[in-house]
Amino acid sequence: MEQSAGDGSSPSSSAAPPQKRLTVTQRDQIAAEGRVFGILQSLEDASFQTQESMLELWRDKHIEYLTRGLRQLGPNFHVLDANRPWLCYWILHSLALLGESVDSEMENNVVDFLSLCQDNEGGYGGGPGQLPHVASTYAAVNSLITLGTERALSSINRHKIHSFLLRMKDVSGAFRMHDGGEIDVRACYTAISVASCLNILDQKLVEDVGNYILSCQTYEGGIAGEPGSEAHGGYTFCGLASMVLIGEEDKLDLPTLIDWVVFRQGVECGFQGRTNKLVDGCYSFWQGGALAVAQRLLSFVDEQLKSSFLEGKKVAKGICSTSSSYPSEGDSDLDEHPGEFSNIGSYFLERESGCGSLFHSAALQQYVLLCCQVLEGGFRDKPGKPRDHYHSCYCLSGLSLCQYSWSKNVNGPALPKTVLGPYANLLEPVHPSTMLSWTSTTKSTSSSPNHEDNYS
Ligand SMILES: CC(C)=CCC/C(C)=C/CC/C(C)=C/COP(=O)(O)OP(=O)(O)O
Ligand SMILES: [Zn+2]
Repeated sequence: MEQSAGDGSSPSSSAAPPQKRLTVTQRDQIAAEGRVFGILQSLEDASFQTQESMLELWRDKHIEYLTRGLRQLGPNFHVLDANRPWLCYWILHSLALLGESVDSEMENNVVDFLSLCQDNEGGYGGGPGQLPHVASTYAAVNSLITLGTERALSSINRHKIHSFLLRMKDVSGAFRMHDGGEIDVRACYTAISVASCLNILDQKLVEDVGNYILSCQTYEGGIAGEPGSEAHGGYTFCGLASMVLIGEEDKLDLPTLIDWVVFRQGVECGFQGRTNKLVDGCYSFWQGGALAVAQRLLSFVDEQLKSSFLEGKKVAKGICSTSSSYPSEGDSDLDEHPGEFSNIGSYFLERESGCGSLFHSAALQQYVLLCCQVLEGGFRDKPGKPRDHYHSCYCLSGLSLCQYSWSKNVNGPALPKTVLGPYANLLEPVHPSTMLSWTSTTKSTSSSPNHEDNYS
């Protein structure tokens, strides 16, 4: 509880006056009583200063908690044995959002450890010697890109990852998680995003994956893990981001998807993962991220609304009886740039946001700071649950999205009034590699998988 607002690690921290803080019990009590929404309204009133102190981001405590987690990684670290590349990713990404880098010893340990997880035939397993897995590969590759050093990047065998991903490709066009493993939208996203990041995305990998994802969009508007299942925020982000990366986002029913996600933000201010379930801090990113992507797709949304309106009129007049409102395939970015999969992610990132935040970003920041933040460091799903690195990563990612949600460009600055609490709460923007798993670092230094380069 000794952390001061003026810790010098963040913008304008020196200006923060000493303020009264709530105890953990007081904060949990407020959250449990569902008074967060009331607090939000009271931001307008005279007691704003006191409220603001409750909304402080405990930066140093989070860094301490995260760094300790990373230090524990290594060949003898057996907790969550098949999850270690994920632990690397959650921690490194969280630290990057907090503007914190790791020292070279730690960096070398992570690179060495992930190299031990890399399979001889391509891809990364959940630990040394384990079966290569598409999700572990995503976590390992994103960790190494987050480190961003020559040593980290050159440890990735792009050619072999390409063969591994092709091996994971199913006849349906979707991907499976590992040899003989499950096929779902998560596998499709992790495969497509890794391929996009490493600039190895090609027609063979893309073939029919969009149709599989499309078959997972449900009557509610969100996307399910597999055809016939229930729409879920995690899969909705994965499905939408994948579609953007292959240039087929306009095939989804975007107005219904946005409607579904927007209504997942509850009176508690956080997002739920699916209809009638409890809110949870991690959906700040999965649902908030889907809306942050959708913010840049408003031209397609307009088109789809116009054509469904016109179609509605035709149906009303008995002219047309089909219900499809999708534009024809000929409209997609892919047809305009045949074979240029490598540029699709960057085209998307150049798109300006067509509006402000599509969700209540101040409310979401309140939920994350007040209900998910653990004062000893780290974040949790909700009050009463323990902190963990997964929730720390996605709560911080969601918080950052909120802070930049009114910026027009991906690299645009955060407006001070959109940062809830002290301005020292400002995080680094969520890197495009997490938003869409595309990064300018790898793009600019790597070439196609058929060419010899630093990435083997
Ligand atoms: C890149 C990558 C690996 C993405 C993963 C995306 C993700 C979070 C998928 C959600 C999986 C799921 C059905 C959780 C439901 O858990 P639950 O029933 O415990 O939670 P709920 O009650 O909130 O639905
Ligand atoms: Zn969660």
